[in-house]
Amino acid sequence: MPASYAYLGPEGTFTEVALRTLPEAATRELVPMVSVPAALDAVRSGEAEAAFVPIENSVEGGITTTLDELVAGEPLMIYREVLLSITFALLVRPGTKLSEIKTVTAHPAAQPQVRNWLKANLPDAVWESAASNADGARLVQEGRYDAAFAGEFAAARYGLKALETGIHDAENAQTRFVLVGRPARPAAPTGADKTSVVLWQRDDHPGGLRDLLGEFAVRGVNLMLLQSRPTGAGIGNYCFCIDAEGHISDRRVAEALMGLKRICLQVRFLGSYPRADVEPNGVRDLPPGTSDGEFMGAADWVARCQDGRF
Ligand SMILES: O=C(O)C(=O)Cc1ccccc1
Repeated sequence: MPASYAYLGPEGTFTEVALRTLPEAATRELVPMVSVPAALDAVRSGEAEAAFVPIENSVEGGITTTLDELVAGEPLMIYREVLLSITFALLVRPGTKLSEIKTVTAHPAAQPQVRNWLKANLPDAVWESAASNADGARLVQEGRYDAAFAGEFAAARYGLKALETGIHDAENAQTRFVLVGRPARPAAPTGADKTSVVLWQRDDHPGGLRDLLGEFAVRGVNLMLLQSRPTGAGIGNYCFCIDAEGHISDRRVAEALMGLKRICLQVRFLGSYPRADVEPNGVRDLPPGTSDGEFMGAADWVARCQDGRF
């Protein structure tokens, strides 16, 4: 039996479409799961080799269920990311007219992407969240709701009709998905990589967040995502999910992580993996003094000073 990738199902999710763009998906059994936690648990239990889940969208930011799963529980690691441009179709049972729609459903992350359209076209429709956009389509097929926002491709799978296509409040809305597995050696650097970490502060003090961010800033490491998530220990207690440009084998990133390890209560490494938004080696120029050569040259100079050989 081929190794399997679990993904946020059922069949016909945007997640499935994004997963199928990965060449390695062609050689794996793709197993739809009912939720992001179920997909990630399949990895933790060893049932699946990896899980493919949505993690961020350009309209609302981080997908909190996924971030919270990666922040807590048995550690997992991100190996790949995929970006997908998203527009929605309004799917109904054949024969349903727009004027007959009283209830609509989709994944909660879809709502901010269709809110204006709903207000303009179905202002009185009641919104109910579904486990995924394809699950919403399935529930419409079952007669539980009148309409679902999902990918147009999901219509045929669930015997539905697209009453409207190309629905998107924001131009160029994109969702980011990640392939998550058990911890192992990260893929080799490509020259255009991203490193994800979760940080817990040691204590609450003025400038605490600035201190954490300073570890990246002074080493010329650019940040691509910063999302605070409650730790669950009471109001005001947050950890920080951060995506930084670069690979853990880049000296500037490794040194930033060492700095954070020294000052944080806890640092969880979530992986270094190729960026989906740029070609390998396609990143902008590094700030002066932050290349591997410059870090190594400086370390060498200190060693020579310690030896009295400067
Ligand atoms: O993959 C899906 O269909 C999902 O339900 C997750 C999602 C939600 C909103 C936009 C893209 C993906």
